[in-house]
Amino acid sequence: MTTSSDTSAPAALNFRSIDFRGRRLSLAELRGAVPRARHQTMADAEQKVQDIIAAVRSRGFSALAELARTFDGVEQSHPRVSAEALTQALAGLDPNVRAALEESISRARQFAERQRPSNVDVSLGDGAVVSQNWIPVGRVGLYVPGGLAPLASSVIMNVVPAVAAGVESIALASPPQKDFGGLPHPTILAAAKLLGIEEVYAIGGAQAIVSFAYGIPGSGDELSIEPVDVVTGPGNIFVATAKRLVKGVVGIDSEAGTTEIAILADSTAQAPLVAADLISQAEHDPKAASVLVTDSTELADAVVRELARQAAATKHSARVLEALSGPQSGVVLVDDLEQGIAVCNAYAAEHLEIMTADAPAVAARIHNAGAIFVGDYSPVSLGDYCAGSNHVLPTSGTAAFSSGLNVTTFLRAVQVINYDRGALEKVSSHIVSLSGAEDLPGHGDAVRIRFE
Ligand SMILES: NC(=O)c1ccc[n+]([C@@H]2O[C@H](COP(=O)([O-])OP(=O)(O)OC[C@H]3O[C@@H](n4cnc5c(N)ncnc54)[C@H](O)[C@@H]3O)[C@@H](O)[C@H]2O)c1
Ligand SMILES: N[C@H](CO)Cc1c[nH]c[nH+]1
Ligand SMILES: [Zn+2]
Repeated sequence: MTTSSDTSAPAALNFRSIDFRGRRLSLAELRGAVPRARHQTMADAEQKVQDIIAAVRSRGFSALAELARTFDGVEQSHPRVSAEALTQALAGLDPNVRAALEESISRARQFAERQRPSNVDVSLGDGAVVSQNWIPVGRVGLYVPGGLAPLASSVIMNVVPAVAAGVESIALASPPQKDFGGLPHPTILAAAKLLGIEEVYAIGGAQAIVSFAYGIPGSGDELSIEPVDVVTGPGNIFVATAKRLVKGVVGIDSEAGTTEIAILADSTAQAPLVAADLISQAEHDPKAASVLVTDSTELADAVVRELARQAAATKHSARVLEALSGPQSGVVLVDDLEQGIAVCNAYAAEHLEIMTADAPAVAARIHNAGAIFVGDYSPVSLGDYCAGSNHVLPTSGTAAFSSGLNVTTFLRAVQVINYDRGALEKVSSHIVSLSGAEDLPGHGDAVRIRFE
């Protein structure tokens, strides 16, 4: 884990420009406005993750120990974190960080508790009732990243909605840290303890997702890991790929992979704020995407100047410059806000900030984004920590069809059918007709027999 300033020499900023002005663009061209390395990089990661799945499924804890040695540089006998380690982590927590975690928890809880959908009972005639009941899954596995940075706030984002949904069994995993005796980062352990989570594992990356999805049998003194119903949480490309590969064995939230920010801004936006927000998310990962969409060349030029100035001075300068200079980042110049909105909807960013005149009106026209941040005083950093919203969000364009983590991620809608004799008799001839039309007469007979 990188905790001090990056030491490698920062590369020069190369924030490229994509000029869409004066062009009529197809949806495919709009979608490809900013290339995502999705297919190539995913294919590479997929092979590695397949190997990890095979190793963990066949050799269980011994494979986990090998992977911890290879990827995390730690020797591990068993990944379960003791109750004592959790208690000690909370006792040693900085009081300011504790106060911040508590504020974040309180806001996340208030929002999550209001998200639970209501059950419905509908009468479709005398004695004919159908209902839809929202029922929590039984057991979940939550992932908290800890490679480049220890994301203690992700403990909150995972745990709070799971608890609000009523999940009874919650397990959490985060990478073992060389500097902390092979345990997950102490702030992550403290956040887990603060939220009452007792089952915590020092497992990182794809192997954590696989351990939760399939479970790991224990033998002798070894504690087993029971399989879960749903795995959630953010992570790097290996975590996101593992979630995609185990989907179907378990439910997942979304492909909450490498961070992305897009900002739709016009000439009224303030370049220093735009640059700071682009850098705030570039800081997560050298592969993070930071994209500015604007109809103002003056703003674009000012933002590039600000990026160079701020990126050179920030702690993780090398990582930030690499992310800003990658093909996944840059400025898209558009004719007007109309085209800008089309680009943003096609791109479907994880985070989309709107910094325009009348930002709420522009935000109302966005239908593809993991989360939308409206105006100068709603930066992504607010949502990352303390807005009350969830920061575990879909990436790689998957925001077009999937949602950020929320209470319904942990619920299933179960429909209940309760008809009495008279109500069934009323529709029995229709059932018989439809079963005949489908050449499934046994279905009709199952109704007819009740009235013979
Ligand atoms: N979309 C979201 O909601 C969201 C939220 C927060 C963070 N993120 C993203 O989460 C990611 C966190 O990544 P991270 O790396 O810092 O931590 P991480 O915990 O996701 O990954 C660290 C683990 O990756 C594994 N790993 C590292 N190199 C590997 C290799 N070559 N092959 C196989 N496995 C390997 C190791 O097991 C290690 O423990 C960032 O990309 C960040 O942008 C996304
Ligand atoms: N921006 C991240 C979501 O992509 C969440 C996060 C956690 N800590 C800081 N930021
Ligand atoms: Zn962040």
